[in-house]
Amino acid sequence: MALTRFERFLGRLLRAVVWMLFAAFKLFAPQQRHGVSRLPPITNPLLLLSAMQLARKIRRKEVTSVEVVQSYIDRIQEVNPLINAMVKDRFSAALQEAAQVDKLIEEETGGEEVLEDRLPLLGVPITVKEAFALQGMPNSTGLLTRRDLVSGVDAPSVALLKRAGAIPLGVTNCSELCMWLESHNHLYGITNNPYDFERIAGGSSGGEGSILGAGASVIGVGSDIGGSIRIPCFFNGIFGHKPSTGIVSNDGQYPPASGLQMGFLCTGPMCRYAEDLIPMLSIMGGPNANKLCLSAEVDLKKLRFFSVPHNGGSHLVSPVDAQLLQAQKMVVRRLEADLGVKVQELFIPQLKYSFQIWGTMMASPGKDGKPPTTFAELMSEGGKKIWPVWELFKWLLGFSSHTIAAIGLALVELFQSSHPSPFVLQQKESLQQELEELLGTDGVLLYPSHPQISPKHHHPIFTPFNFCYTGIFNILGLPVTQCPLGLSEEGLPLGVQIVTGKLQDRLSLATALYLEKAIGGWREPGKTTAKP
Ligand SMILES: CCCCCCCC/C=C\CCCCCCCC(N)=O
Repeated sequence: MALTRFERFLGRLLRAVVWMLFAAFKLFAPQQRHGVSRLPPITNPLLLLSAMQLARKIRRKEVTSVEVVQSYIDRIQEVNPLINAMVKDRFSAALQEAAQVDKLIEEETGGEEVLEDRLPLLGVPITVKEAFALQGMPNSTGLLTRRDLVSGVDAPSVALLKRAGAIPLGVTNCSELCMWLESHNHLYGITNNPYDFERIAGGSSGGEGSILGAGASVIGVGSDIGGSIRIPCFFNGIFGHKPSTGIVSNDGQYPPASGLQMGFLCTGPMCRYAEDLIPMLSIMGGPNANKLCLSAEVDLKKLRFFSVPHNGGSHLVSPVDAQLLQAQKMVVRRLEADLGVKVQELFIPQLKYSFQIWGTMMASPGKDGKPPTTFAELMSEGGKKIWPVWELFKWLLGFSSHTIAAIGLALVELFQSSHPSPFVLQQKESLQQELEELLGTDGVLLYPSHPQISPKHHHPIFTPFNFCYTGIFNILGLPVTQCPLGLSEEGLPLGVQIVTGKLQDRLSLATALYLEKAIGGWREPGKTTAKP
């Protein structure tokens, strides 16, 4: 759909203003100094195996769990001072648990199959977003007033992974209250992108994205109500999956969703190797995972593929980067050449209203008529009630314990109408219907993960609506796999979202597995700057 002259003018004007504001902001923002500009290379081959490969080697006694856990601890100690991704570790407990695993394997008489069936992740290290309860670890979600809170139990998704034999190494940073696309808060500081420390790791599960991208973790747990799994996976060049709504329990994470938001929040896996996605999802989903028929074979040649290159040009959102458009086209060419399928390019006009749809639905009351908890209420938890305008004043003077993003969100909320616009609701309904009909049970849609490649630190403050490329699929409840597509000219990760119909997660997961083989998947930071 072509833009009007006025919309094009407005878009250009907005971009010029954003550029000037960002330049002014950078003058005053504190600079980080590391002395080193890239991550040390990975020299330990154990760090280059998938979780499934590691589990197999541990079961077969080709390597001990202690060796694997120690290898990851060494890598975390080497890279974390540069990326600030892990905010609290449990290394000595993890090593003790690994030693118990090795003992159990020594004593097991039932054979490898018994272990594989009962404990598919036995002895494999894992990392967890700090917003999830992990016994003995903090669960502040970046809120200073929650700094002393220590989890007594595990969140159900974490408990299922532990029950499958995974060994948590620690918890990772996130944005304040999990509601921003940069992982920054006043408790733990800011997380860096492992491909370029001056850039963001994404959010809200940015600590997970960064530690995985840096090769310092192999599998992790994230959550996503607007892109918080997919955005950090994209910026850090790894895989992630936002499952169909209602498959993985969201319990045990802070903040809990309320109102309609409960249906938009999804917990899911983040990982470096595509082959780990399905096993992780089957474990995290518990009995619900059966609804996804994840073990059914997928014949990619029989699927219908669609490619939507952009959201139709909303002036609130940046235009899609030319390198991302190219990468998506390259996927189309590979699918057509390798599988003999025809990928249909589409423009879906309702996508232009993605932000308005996300904002309206997020603010809507639940089925019980109760409005969702406000962001300002969440910010006030455990402390004094906060007043957004007063908090902004304090922030300007350097006295606020909240980030400007959180204060900005609380301010925006003040102006939010409690009466949803009928036009926006109608766009949402028609988009939902159109996509459900289009995708059915055999459709796969390619869509940019974000209009920009990982931006510089703090830049999202000036482009806050760009997350709507991911957020729209939370509202629609569709499963999405985030898939890396090599590196840009600047050596930064490229990627794409793979979207399917409800409960058809196995189709996007199978497509990601194929694209990993075809394009190469995760690339070690600092090693190559090759284009896809
Ligand atoms: C200081 C600037 C603040 C301006 C706020 C403008 C409003 C933008 C609205 C929402 C941004 C939410 C970003 C959500 C990112 C992902 C969240 C998630 N947990 O999945």
